Amino acid sequence: MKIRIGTRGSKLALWQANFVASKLKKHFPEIEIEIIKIKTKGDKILDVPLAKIGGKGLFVKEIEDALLKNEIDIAVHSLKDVPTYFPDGLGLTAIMEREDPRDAFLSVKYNSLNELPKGASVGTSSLRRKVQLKLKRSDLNIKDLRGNVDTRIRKLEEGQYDAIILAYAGLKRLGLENKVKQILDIDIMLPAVAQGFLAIETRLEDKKTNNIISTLNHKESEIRAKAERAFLKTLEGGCQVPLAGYSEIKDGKLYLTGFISDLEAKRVFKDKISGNLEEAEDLGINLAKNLLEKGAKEVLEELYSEE
Ligand SMILES: NCc1[nH]cc(CCC(=O)O)c1CC(=O)O
Repeated sequence: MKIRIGTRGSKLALWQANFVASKLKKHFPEIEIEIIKIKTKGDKILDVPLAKIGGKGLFVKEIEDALLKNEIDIAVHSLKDVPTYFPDGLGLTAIMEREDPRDAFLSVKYNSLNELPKGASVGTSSLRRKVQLKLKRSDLNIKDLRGNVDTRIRKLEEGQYDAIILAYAGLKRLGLENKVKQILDIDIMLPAVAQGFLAIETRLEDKKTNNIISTLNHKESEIRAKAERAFLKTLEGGCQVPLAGYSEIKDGKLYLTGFISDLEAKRVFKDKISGNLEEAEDLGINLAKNLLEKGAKEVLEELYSEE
């Protein structure tokens, strides 16, 4: 049997595809594996903040098309980039064990966010990171920054920014932890929904492949991803919204925190919910509804009407 893995061509995406390939080779040595690189819209448009390009699934659509056309058998994604709706016939067959979900602070000169001088420039294009930075340090000059991980670090080291914020998970996978000056606390920088999870998408009718791929599923991670993505789905959030959602399992219970704000970080809504693991999806839905009732509804309507 052969499994064709579809992936974006970035260093991080290839690392992730190879990571899945090595797990498969270890558990199923008889399987032949091929890695097929696919360029997505998100890889082609590099100079525009994602929030301005619009649309969902910028890093995913072309890979899903390849699955549907039977050009690949599985797609390895960062779950953070995967929309909550799937084309007919496709779905997630495995959520792998979560990597550290926190964001990382990188700087050449400064050791922490607090150490940055007044008015220092920080690079990020994520609205979620922008508003949470503003809440902590309203004096900072937050500037757009796009490109893959290497490009962003190069721009920092060239002196275009005093600091940048990146997902710690991606840096760890690429062996770039040594570039990190501070890992930001969940309390000040709530992670993106599903940050740190790898997910594997397949054709739902492909039982043979799915039997193999489902062995890579990590149950706790699946439950956490389910809660966070139900939260996201209820809010119909995309990159145009400063939105964060993060779950944890402690002593057999699921704890979920959600965050939504306007672009100015003036109307900020944050709330928590907890319950049993079996209720993961309902917890996500209910937390979203609570935030909407508190006033996030108006903020979302304004953000969507600006598109
Ligand atoms: N937005 C792009 C993206 N999608 C997934 C990761 C890596 C972390 C992960 O797997 O969640 C990154 C880079 C980043 O945000 O710094």
